[in-house]
Amino acid sequence: MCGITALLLASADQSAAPEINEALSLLQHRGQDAAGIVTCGDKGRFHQTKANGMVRDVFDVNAIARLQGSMGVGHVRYPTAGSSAHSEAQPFYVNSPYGITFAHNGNLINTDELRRFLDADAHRHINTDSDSEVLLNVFANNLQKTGKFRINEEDIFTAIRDLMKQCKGGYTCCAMLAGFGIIAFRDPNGIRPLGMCSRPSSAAQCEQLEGHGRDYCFTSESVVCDALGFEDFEDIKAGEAVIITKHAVSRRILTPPADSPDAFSFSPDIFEYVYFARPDSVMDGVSVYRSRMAMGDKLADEVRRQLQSTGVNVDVVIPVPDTSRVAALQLAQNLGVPYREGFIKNRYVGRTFIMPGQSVRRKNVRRKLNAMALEFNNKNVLIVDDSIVRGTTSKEIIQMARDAGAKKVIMASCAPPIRYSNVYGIDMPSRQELVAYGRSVEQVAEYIQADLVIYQTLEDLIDSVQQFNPELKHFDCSVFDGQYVTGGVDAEYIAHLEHLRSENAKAKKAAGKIPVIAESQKKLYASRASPSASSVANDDKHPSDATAALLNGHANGNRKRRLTDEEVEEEEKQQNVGCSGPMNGADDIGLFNSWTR
Ligand SMILES: O=P(O)(O)OC[C@H]1O[C@H](OP(=O)(O)OP(=O)(O)O)[C@H](O)[C@@H]1O
Ligand SMILES: NC(=O)CC[C@H](N)C(=O)O
Repeated sequence: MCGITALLLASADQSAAPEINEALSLLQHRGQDAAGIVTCGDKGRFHQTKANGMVRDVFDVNAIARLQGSMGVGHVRYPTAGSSAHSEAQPFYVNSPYGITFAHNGNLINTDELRRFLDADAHRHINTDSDSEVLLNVFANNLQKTGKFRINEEDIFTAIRDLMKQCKGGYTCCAMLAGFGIIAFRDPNGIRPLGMCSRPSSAAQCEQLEGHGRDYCFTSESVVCDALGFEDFEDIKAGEAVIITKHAVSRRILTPPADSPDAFSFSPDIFEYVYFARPDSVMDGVSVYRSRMAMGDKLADEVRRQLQSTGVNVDVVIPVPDTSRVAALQLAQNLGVPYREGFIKNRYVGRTFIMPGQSVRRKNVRRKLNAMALEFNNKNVLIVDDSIVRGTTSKEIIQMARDAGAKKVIMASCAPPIRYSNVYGIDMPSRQELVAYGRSVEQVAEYIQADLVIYQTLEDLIDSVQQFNPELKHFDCSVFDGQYVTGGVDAEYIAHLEHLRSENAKAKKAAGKIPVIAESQKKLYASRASPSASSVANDDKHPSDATAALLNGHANGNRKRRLTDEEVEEEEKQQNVGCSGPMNGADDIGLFNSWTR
């Protein structure tokens, strides 16, 4: 689940990059793999910085200063297609028919078909395995069809309408057209979230501003609006596109009307409320915090029922920080059982679920959480989590609870069993990875070594969200019920995804254990690392200390392990010439992610 944002400031004298950087750090929980910003400065020139790593690692004061211009696009990435390679960090760029940069949250399900079309019919070169690069090129190709030297809003709406007919899956996108403005659109089912907000320009008192005189922001979550002093947050509707220039705001729903037989059902992903979104965000009219409280209330009823029928009593309710806290507190209050923060979280370790690779995720659960023996010893504990996906977290923490002296460990999940692949922007393409796939609830309990596992029902989960906005008639609940709102996801497609996943895993394994750096590559990296090689035209970030340490043979165990686990960097050295367009040719070397340091 990536985070996307775009900003257009009314005053050409103000710089967008500092606030885009701030917005990305507010969206960091949506993607920890890579971050990027592209701004548009004088003469319509783009400036970019993007690399693997957390926002704080990718952007420093100098990088932000180099990102000139009063509008820009930003992205934090959690990969679902392609690899974790830094060449797939976003925003992407194409230089034809116009300068376009593009940030995407979601996942396409007909990427192969689109890729063939772009190659054979549109003659556009796609340089990575990212579905987002494909999406950008479909957009660019549709704009090219106008054949115009300069386009207008109508042309852009037409291009996006066509794109919505061609592209299937979950997608919200922010784009920027050089010298023109920013654009956002949301897929016809509204699976992924996106909103917009505005504020009067702070430059309005001292300058005579042309146009509307307001600053505009697109963002995956409303928390950005609150924190950056914007107002009037509004969700972009399913199938809607919004174009903002210095002079005008134009909006258009591009899909067939609700009463037409071809209408799409508006089906936001319910997993945003369960796990992905920040609790202080409001999505499609529903406070994520309130929905999680309701999940706790509903789960309390289910827990009470199951405890009664099994004759087990619990002494304490303990959340798995962070996401489950809100629901767990509510659940404890409902049951009249003490709530204790038995697991303390290391605040410097990121979200484990969105880390790439199972071994990294497993190690980081232990790094992230520590059990306080006092709260577990000699007690029947009810541990509450927002979801049990691969079972990585539950298995580790149940063992920790037992090591800390718990008598009985009962695990409760605010979400129902996850038994189906996600194809719309969460990295769970393969059912075999899911602990509840092919297992009964009792077998899950046995696998994660719990005395009892209690799941929320799907009906209760839906009700927890829907009660706050009855206009939300449908949700994408595919990971729970295997119903895919876009159609086009059948057994054959899932088998194809699973095959790809296992081929990727094999390829990674075969890529070797020790990272080998050719002499020519060492020279290349060394020259890029030297301050004199600083490429201002490209505005790319330069290799980190971690890179230098690796080159000098000083890489610590973790860094080596990261390289071995992911094998991304080796792939980079073999093949990377960046993504579409010339801007990426000398891109940064994203050799590390911050949680491995
Ligand atoms: O069954 P699993 O595959 O382990 O996935 C589920 C776990 O992953 C998430 O934690 P995460 O550390 O990502 O985020 P959080 O700190 O925001 O709760 C989630 O909150 C669950 O604890
Ligand atoms: N989680 C996402 O939104 C991922 C976006 C895109 N599919 C990628 O892999 O980069």
